[in-house]
Amino acid sequence: MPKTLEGQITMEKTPSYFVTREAPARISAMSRETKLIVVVRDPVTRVISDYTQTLSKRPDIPSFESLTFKNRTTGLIDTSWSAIQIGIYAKHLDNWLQYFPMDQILFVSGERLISDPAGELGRVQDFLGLKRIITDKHFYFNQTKGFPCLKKAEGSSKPHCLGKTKGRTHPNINPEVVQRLRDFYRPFNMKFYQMTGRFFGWDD
Ligand SMILES: Nc1ncnc2c1ncn2[C@@H]1O[C@H](COP(=O)(O)OS(=O)(=O)O)[C@@H](OP(=O)(O)O)[C@H]1O
Repeated sequence: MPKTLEGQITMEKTPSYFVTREAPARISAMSRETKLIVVVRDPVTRVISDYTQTLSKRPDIPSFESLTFKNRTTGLIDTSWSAIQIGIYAKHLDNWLQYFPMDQILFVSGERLISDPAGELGRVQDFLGLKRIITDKHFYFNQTKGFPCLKKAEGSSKPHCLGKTKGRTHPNINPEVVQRLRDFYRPFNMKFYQMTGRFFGWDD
């Protein structure tokens, strides 16, 4: 971790921490005051996004369907596939709650981060005890990218969108497979809404 001066906050981003069993104990041993921020999105879209990313690196991987099911006929989901595991947010959160109180953890909605980036970042700034410096006027919607982008990148006067690896087109997945995944995740999502006190709206 880099040294932090008075008035500065050190931030570190590692997506895999949230799903790593040993991470809460290790972070808590370093500092029990650490604030934790996790961006979560609909676990069904997440697993498709995860697959899309792997496919872009290794085009020869098996089909989405064959990775999803342990048994296609019975519809049994292969929970040993890490892409499926990661979306069981309630289970991972349980592990963090052994070491950190809920008020030290902020869950950011991945969907709202796209539809209302300033609103979601407002919550982040409040959580970190910062003045709301980042507001609506920092963003514009880029039609070509299909996502919000920054009007000015830090230290530059030019607009800035996230790179090509963020916001890839997902492959079409058989709607029956999507439905089966929805059914699989629903109870875990309900538990997660209850635990966080926030309704993320993934099960409409
Ligand atoms: N503003 C903006 N621009 C582009 N993309 C955006 C934005 N906000 C959120 N997203 C979503 O971020 C998803 C990629 O982030 P990841 O969590 O996969 O990143 S990381 O690789 O784990 O760091 C990426 O997922 P995919 O759409 O599946 O590529 C985006 O949907």
